[in-house]
Amino acid sequence: MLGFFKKGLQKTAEAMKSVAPKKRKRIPKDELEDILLEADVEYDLIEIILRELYADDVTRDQLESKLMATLAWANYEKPEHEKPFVDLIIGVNGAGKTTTIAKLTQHYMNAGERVLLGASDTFRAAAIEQLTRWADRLGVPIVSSRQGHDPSAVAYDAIESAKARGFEHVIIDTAGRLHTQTNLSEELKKIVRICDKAHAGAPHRKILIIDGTQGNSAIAQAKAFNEMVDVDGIIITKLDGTAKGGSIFSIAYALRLPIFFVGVGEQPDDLVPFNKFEFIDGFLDPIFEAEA
Ligand SMILES: Nc1nc2c(ncn2[C@@H]2O[C@H](COP(=O)(O)OP(=O)(O)OP(=O)(O)O)[C@@H](O)[C@H]2O)c(=O)[nH]1
Repeated sequence: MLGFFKKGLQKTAEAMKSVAPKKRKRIPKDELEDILLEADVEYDLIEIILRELYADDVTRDQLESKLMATLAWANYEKPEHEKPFVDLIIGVNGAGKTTTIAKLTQHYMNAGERVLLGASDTFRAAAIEQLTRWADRLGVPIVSSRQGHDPSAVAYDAIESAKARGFEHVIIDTAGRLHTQTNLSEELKKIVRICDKAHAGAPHRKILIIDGTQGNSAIAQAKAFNEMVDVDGIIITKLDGTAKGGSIFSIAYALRLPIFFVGVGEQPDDLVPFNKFEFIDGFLDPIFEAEA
C-alpha cells in the first residue's frame, strides 16, 4: 500500500528534492517553508504549522504531528443502512468523476459486492456514453436515459432497480456544469431529495471529486459544492500526475472533510483508500531520514 502512495507522490517528492536534495534528521524552519511550498501546501497553512513548531530545527516527528492535525477532521462513519448503499458523485467536469466511478465499482467488486451505476449527468450525451462504456467494460448494469432527461428520475430508477435485484451498491454520476450555478445547485439538491425518497437515508455518501493537479486552486470550487449539498468526503484524483501532493493537507484542512481515496492512474485498480499515516510517511520519506 505504501508503494501506491509512493507512486502517487513521486512528482511531489521530486519537487521537494529540487530544494532539499539530501535527506536529513532535522530541517531548519526557513528551508522547510520552501520545501512545503514546492509541494504546494498552501502558504497560510505553512505559516500556521511553522508558528506551532517551537524549535528552529524541525524533526520528522514534530512535522508529522502537525501534518497529522491538518487531516484530523470529520472521520466519516458508514451509516446503518439497508441495501443498497448509495454513493453520489459530484464535481466539475474533467475532475475525473467517470474514471473514479469505474474505480469505485472495481473496489466494491473486489470485495465481492454487486454494483449498479446511475448515469445522472444527463446534461451531456458524452457523459452518458462514457459511463456506459465503463459499465460494459466492468460488466455491471447501468441505468441511463437520453440527454436532457430528468437526472433525478435516473437516480430514482437506478436505486429501485438495485433494490429489486438485491445489489449492494449504487453509484450515481452527476453533472459538473449546467447553464447556471443556481441550476446546478437546484439539480443536485433535487437528486439528493429523490434518492432519499427512493431509499430512506440515501445517498449515504456524497463524494466530491477533486482534480489533484489543480492543487489549492480547487479549494474555492470545493467549498461551493459543499455549500450546495453537504459533502461527506473527498476523492482526490490524478495524484500520480502532479507535484501538488501537499495540497491534500490544505484541501482537507480548509474543508474539514475526510479524504476517502486518492486516484493514482487511469485504470480501475488505480484507487487507493486514503490512510493518513501512510500518506504522511510517503510525503516525509523523501526529505527526512528515518527516525531511529
Ligand atoms: N493520471 C491520472 N489520470 C486520471 C485519473 N483520474 C482520471 N484521470 C484522467 O482524467 C481525465 C478526465 O477524467 P474523467 O473521468 O473523464 O473526468 P470527468 O470528471 O468524468 O470529466 P467529464 O467526462 O469531462 O465530465 C481522463 O483522461 C482520465 O483518464 C488519475 O487518478 N490519474
